[in-house]
Amino acid sequence: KLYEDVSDLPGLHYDFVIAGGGTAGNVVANRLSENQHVSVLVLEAGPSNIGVLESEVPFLSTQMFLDPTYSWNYTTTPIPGFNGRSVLYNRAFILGGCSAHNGMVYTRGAAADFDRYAELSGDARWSWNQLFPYFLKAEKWSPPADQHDTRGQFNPHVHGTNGPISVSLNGFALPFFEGKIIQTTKELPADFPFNLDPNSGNELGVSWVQSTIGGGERSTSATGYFAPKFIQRQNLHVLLHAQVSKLVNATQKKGKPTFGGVEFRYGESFFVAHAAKEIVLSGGVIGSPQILMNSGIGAHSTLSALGIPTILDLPSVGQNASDQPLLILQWALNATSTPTDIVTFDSLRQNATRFAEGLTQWNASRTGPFVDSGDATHLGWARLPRGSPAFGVHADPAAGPDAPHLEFSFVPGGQTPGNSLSIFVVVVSPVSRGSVVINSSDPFAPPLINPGYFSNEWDLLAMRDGISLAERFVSAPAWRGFLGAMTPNLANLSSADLETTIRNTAAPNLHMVGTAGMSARGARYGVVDPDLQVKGAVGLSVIDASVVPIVPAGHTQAVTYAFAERGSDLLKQRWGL
Ligand SMILES: Cc1cc2nc3c(=O)[nH]c(=O)nc-3n(C[C@H](O)[C@H](O)[C@H](O)COP(=O)(O)OP(=O)(O)OC[C@H]3O[C@@H](n4cnc5c(N)ncnc54)[C@H](O)[C@@H]3O)c2cc1C
Repeated sequence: KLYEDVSDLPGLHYDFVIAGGGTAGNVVANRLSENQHVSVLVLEAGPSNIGVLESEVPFLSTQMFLDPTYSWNYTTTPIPGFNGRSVLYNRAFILGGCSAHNGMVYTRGAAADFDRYAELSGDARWSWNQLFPYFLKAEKWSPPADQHDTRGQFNPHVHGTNGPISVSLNGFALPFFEGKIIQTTKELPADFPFNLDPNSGNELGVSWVQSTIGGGERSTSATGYFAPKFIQRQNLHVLLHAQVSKLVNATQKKGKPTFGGVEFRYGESFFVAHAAKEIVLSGGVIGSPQILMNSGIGAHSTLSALGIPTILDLPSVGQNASDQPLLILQWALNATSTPTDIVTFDSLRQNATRFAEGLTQWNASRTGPFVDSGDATHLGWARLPRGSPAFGVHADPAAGPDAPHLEFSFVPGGQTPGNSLSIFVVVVSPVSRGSVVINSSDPFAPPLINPGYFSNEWDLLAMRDGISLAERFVSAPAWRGFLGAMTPNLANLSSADLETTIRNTAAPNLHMVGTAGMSARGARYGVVDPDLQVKGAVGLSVIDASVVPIVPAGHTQAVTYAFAERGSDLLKQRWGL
C-alpha cells in the first residue's frame, strides 16, 4: 500500500526496510513481498508517480527530467576536465526514481562487461551467462504503439516476455530519417554494420533503439513492480515524502556493526523504522553512499573531519564513480516534412499547434509521435580504430575485444530552427573516475559530486575519435545533399581548439555507477561483497546502480534492474524465503 502520510503507517517495525523507492528499490520490495509472511517498508523521499503526465508520456521525457519538482537538483563541483564548469547532475525525486524520468533507452551492455564483474567480484554468478536470466525476468517485450511489423528490427530470442518492465521498439515511424540511417549501414558496413539486436551481448554496429515503453506509455519500476496487483499486498508498505538521514542504534553482532534502525525525516519530524532481518539501501549512486557516510561508514579521515564517529572504516564509499561524457553534434537537415513523413521531431517541438495535437492524440489513443521519447531512432556502437593515439596513453579500458568504446545516438531533431540530425557521441568505456563525498554533518546537505570527466587523457582522445567517426557516418552517400551547417562547427579547428570545444560543451551522460562498488570477498577495496552486503557489517545491503563496479558499455537502467532482480534472490536465499 502507498502511504502519503506517516501517521497512517500501521507501525515502524518490519522485516526489511528499503531506503529509496527508485529503479532498484521497488524491484527488491516487490520480490521480497512475494512471500506473504515477510513485511517490507520502502522509504522514498519523493512524491508519488501516479498522474504525473510528464513521466507517463514518453515524448515529454526531456520536460520531465528538467522539472525541478521531480529532481534532487544536484550540481557537480567544478569539473577540471570540463574547463572548470559545474553542471546539473539530474537524479529523480519521485517514486520509481530515475526510471520515471530517464530517456527510457534500454541497453544491457556488452557480455564482456559482466564477465569482468564476475572476475572482479570473484563470483561467476555476475557473469553475462548467469545474469542473462535476470534481464529476461525483469522484461516484458511488447509490441510498438503503431503495431508495425517488427521482423528484422530485433531478435526475439534475447528478450523476456513475462516481466514487469515493458520494452518495445519505437511506435511512430519517421521513414525519411530512419531510411537514411539504415542506408548508411549498407553504404559503410565496415564502420557501421547493421546489428539485429544490441542486447544479445554483442553491441557493435547500428541497431533500432529499444525503450522502456509499453502501450505508448513509459514503463517504470513504480508502474511495473508496484502495479495495482502488487502494491495492494498487505505486507508491502511504501511511505512517500520520507527522507532517510542515517542508520541508527548501532550495536555489535559477532564483532561486526549492525544497525537497529533507519532514521528518516517526514515533514519537520524524525522517526526510526526498524528492520528485524535486513536494511537495504537503494538510494542510488548519490543517495546510498551519502546515507552510508552519514551513518559513520566511509573513509575515517573524511568522517572524522566532519565530526562523524567512524563505525566502519571503508575508504571506497563514494569513490570510484564511473560515468560517461557525452557530446552533441548537430547538422541542419535540408528536407521538408510531408503530412505522412515527418522528417524529424523538430516540426513538433517548434510548432505549438502540432505539439498540442500530438498530446491530444496520445491522450485519446496512445498513438502518434508522443509514444516515443523523441530521441534516438537508432543507436550505434563502435570501437576506436586500432591505431588510435588513445592506446598510447592508457591500456584499452573496454571489458573485452568485442566491447565498444563509443556510442552514437542518432536523433531526429536538434536545438536550432528547422530540421536537424543530432548525433550524441558518448565515451562508454571511460578510464576517468570521480567521487561523491559528504562535506557536512547535516545529513540532508547535498554531497560534493565530482564525476571526474576527462581526468584521464584517454577519454578525451576517445572523444576525438568519436567525433571523427560521427563525421564519417554523415559522409555516407545517403546524406549527400541533405546536410547543412554543423553545430558546433568543428571544421578546420586546430587540435587545441577542438580540445577546448570538447571541454566546453561536453555534458554528463548520467550513467554513474560504482560509488558503493562490489568487489571480491576479502578485497582491500570496495564497499559490498558479491552478495551485496556491506563489507564488515551485518544486516545491511546496498542494491542499486552504486554497486556496479565499472560503468557498462551501455545505458544503466537495464543493468540496475538485473542487479536488483539478482540481489532480491540473494536476500531470499539468505533468509530462506
Ligand atoms: C536524466 C536521466 C536520463 C537517463 N537516461 C537513461 C536511459 O535512457 N537509459 C538508461 O538505461 N539509463 C538512463 N539513465 C540512468 C538510469 O536511469 C539510472 O542509472 C538508474 O535508473 C539508477 O537506478 P537506481 O535504483 O540506482 O537509482 P534511482 O532510480 O535514482 O533510485 C534512487 C531512489 O532513492 C531515492 N532516495 C535517494 N536518497 C534518498 C534518501 N536519503 N531517503 C529516501 N529516498 C532517497 C530517490 O528519490 C530515488 O527514488 C538516466 C538517468 C538520468 C538521471
